[in-house]
Amino acid sequence: MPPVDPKVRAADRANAQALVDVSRETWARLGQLVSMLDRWQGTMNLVAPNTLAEVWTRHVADGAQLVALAPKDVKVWVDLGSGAGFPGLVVAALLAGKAHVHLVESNLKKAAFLRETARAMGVAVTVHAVRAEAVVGSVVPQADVVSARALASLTELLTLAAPLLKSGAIGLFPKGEKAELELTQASESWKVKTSFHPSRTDPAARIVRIEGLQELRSNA
Ligand SMILES: C[S@@+](CC[C@H](N)C(=O)[O-])C[C@H]1O[C@@H](n2cnc3c(N)ncnc32)[C@H](O)[C@@H]1O
Repeated sequence: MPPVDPKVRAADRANAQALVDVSRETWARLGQLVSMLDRWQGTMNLVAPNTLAEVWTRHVADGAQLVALAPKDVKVWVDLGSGAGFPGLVVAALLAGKAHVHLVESNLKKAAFLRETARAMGVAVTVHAVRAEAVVGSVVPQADVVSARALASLTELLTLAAPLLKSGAIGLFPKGEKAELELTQASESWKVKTSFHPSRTDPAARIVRIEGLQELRSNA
């Protein structure tokens, strides 16, 4: 894959800057994330190669918009299936010094990328290189927010995140065009208070915000 045209990258960065209002220090941290991604993407398929030219809007700004939907006093944030750090590392950059972010990623190479990149960005995170099922509700017993992008259907996400959601965490799940359908399916098993928020980076996408999860029937 040839390197991204610097002009294309600069235009995309400017578009993201218009969407993400953060300090210069936070922007520099996000820049470290993009540099690391460029470096590691050569040897690992961290994000879909055709999204690399728009990494600032498709991945960085897309993750950053979640922070506005979180409680103001968020202290613990858990991101499931973090992949290359979206949205988890972006959130960690925006909330540095305010909240602790747990990144749960079962792929060991991606987990190594997350650790190295967090160090380069200067953000304190905990990377769990295991399946989410092994930490949610046990190693990480409580959280204020749980997020996951492109990990699973809403029904599966609610099941996975249930121990955290039932004890008061807010769920923030970026979803595509099928968000309503996924919610209808999830509502067969779960009673939830849900709100849909338009994505600022993709007109076809929505962020599903979940609170107050209750089980309707046995999900065992
Ligand atoms: C499609 S990628 C999405 C990555 C990232 N959230 C994003 O949107 O760019 C899904 C990621 O979840 C990880 N994964 C899949 N199942 C998992 C599980 N049960 N627990 C933790 N990570 C998981 C995969 O290794 C992969 O990196």
